[in-house]
Amino acid sequence: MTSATASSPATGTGEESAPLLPGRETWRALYRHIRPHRRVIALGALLALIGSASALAQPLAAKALVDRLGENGSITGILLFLTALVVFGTAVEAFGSYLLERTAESVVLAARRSLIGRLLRLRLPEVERTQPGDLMSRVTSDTTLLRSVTTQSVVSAATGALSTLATIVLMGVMDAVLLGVTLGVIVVIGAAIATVMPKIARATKRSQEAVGHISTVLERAFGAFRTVKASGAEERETAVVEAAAREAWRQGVKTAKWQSLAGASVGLAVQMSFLTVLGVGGARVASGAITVSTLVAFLLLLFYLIEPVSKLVNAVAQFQVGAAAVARIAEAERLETEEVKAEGPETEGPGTDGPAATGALPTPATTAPVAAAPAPVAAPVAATVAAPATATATVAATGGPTGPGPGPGPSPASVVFENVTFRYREGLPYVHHGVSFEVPGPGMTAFVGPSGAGKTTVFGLLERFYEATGGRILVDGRDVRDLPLAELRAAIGYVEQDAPVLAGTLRENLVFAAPDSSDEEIREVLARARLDALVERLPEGLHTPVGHRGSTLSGGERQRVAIARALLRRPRLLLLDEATSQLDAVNEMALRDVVAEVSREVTVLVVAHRLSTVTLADRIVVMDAGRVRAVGTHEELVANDPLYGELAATQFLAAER
Ligand SMILES: Nc1ncnc2c1ncn2[C@@H]1O[C@H](COP(=O)(O)OP(=O)(O)OP(=O)(O)O)[C@@H](O)[C@H]1O
Repeated sequence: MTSATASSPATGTGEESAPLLPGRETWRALYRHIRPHRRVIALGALLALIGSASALAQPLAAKALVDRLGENGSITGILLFLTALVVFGTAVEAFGSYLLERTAESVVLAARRSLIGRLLRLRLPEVERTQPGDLMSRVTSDTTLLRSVTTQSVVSAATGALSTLATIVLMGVMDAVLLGVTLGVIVVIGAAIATVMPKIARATKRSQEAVGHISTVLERAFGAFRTVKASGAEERETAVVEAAAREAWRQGVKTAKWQSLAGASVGLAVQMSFLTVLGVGGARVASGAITVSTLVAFLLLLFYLIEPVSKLVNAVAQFQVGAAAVARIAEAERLETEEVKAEGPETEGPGTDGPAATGALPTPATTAPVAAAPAPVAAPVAATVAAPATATATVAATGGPTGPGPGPGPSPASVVFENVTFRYREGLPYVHHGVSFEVPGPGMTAFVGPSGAGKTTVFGLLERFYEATGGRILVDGRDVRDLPLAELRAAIGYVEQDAPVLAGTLRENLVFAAPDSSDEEIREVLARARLDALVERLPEGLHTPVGHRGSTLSGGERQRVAIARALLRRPRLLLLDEATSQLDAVNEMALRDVVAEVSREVTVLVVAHRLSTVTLADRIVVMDAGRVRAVGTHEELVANDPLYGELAATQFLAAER
């Protein structure tokens, strides 16, 4: 988000623009889009040719008709034939053009599907490097630029080249010298056109970047709409969007300028050739080298050349526009994605669900009892504090505990961090400097520590949103890197600190992580999360839309929806990033009871900001500056760890250092 603010309103695009692909790569990238449709495109081209051929036959038929009239013969037959020819020609052309337009839409759809299939699988660090609004504009706007380049201009280029070649051959047959003169002039002006072409690609790319920037700024503004208003930033944000829109206009006008210049140059080339041929041809007629009729025929051919050459030049200009689009699409395609399911077709429609969404909870092949887990490298202070809750450790081994929802649930997960080091990106400081702790399941483990200590990062690493730089993270004794992502995440319920709620109905939000939940399960979870009263109050109950990012819900309600959503997933490991101040006292107490209850059967990790949560925990991990400085119960830590004592004294609130 912040980098968008840094972008310059003057240019409209703050991000540095990646270069266009080299010509051959552009062609290859374009061809990749065309390849699956090459037969249909060839058929479209053939139909276009047949259409033009039948149009050419019309004057011949008309001539026959006039001749027949002169001979006083019957014209009915020819009239019928002429009518049939017109209808046939038009129908063939219309069908050919429909085929091409349809294929063009298919090319756009395929490009969009392939991008969409990647975007939601992008790795988190990649998304953090980019602007979501700009990525969206690549899916919506850039792909549309592929529409004409991949079909119409390919056909134009092919038919234009064919006709040009045929005309040139004919010209050569008539007089090689005049052809040489013509080609000389055309080459000079063609070279001028060639220098203009890359400018079209550059201007188009800048224009598309500006369009991307419009989406970025709007996305940013709508994402924090209240803040924008409260900060009185409407005008400033509008100015930034307007600047980007103006930049898109400026670049669009530039493209138009270069395109019309190229188009006009075709006419100029022919006119100049005409004059030159007239001069040279006149001299050749005078010297007797060629006849007058040859010169006239040559000049006619020269004018005939305008159309196919224009087609060619337009096709090349379109290719430049396509080059800008494929460069931006290729940039998005280069972003790293998470591993895709082995059996997965790229995208099989909007409803494709990962195994995580099937509602079936994966049970680990072996539920490693904590005792069997490798001994962690203890942090210096942690070693001095007795690890509590060893009694609960055996629960994991007994098997058969029930999940938070109805029916039997799978066993709780165990978590081990072994000397984990981590930084968000190369060049950034380390956030974890060898974090080690061991959490047997079930039970509640609270993470406390000053702001920025690296607590939330523990959750990000467990979900494998990021890969640890060093050390090992084990879930159920297995390295998370060896677990299929979908399996790992299916076992985890995650409640983020800002409890995101998505646009849609309340029900859609609740079942987001477990789409197959039954009404009974939903009802039960609603009651546990103290949301039943809210549902009764809402006009359409569970089917009430909650607005963009759940803006029609209160902060506390959003928090409870997020918790209910995580519980419906029936996780074996619940990650709860406690909000600092969202819930009122009554709801807070109620939810604390729910979490405590859940933690009897499930491994619960809480980034805790409230003393009341911490006192319920079976064990507390105290983090400071990317290290675990102590592990213990509340009483043990109050007695042994000064930082904890200090935090506890301030109720953990405002724990800034
Ligand atoms: N996506 C990210 N990219 C780069 N740096 C990050 C990112 N997320 C967090 N950080 C940095 O990593 C450090 C640890 O962040 P983390 O969110 O784990 O802290 P925390 O202990 O949970 O803090 P808090 O109690 O305030 O939520 C912070 O200095 C933060 O600025």
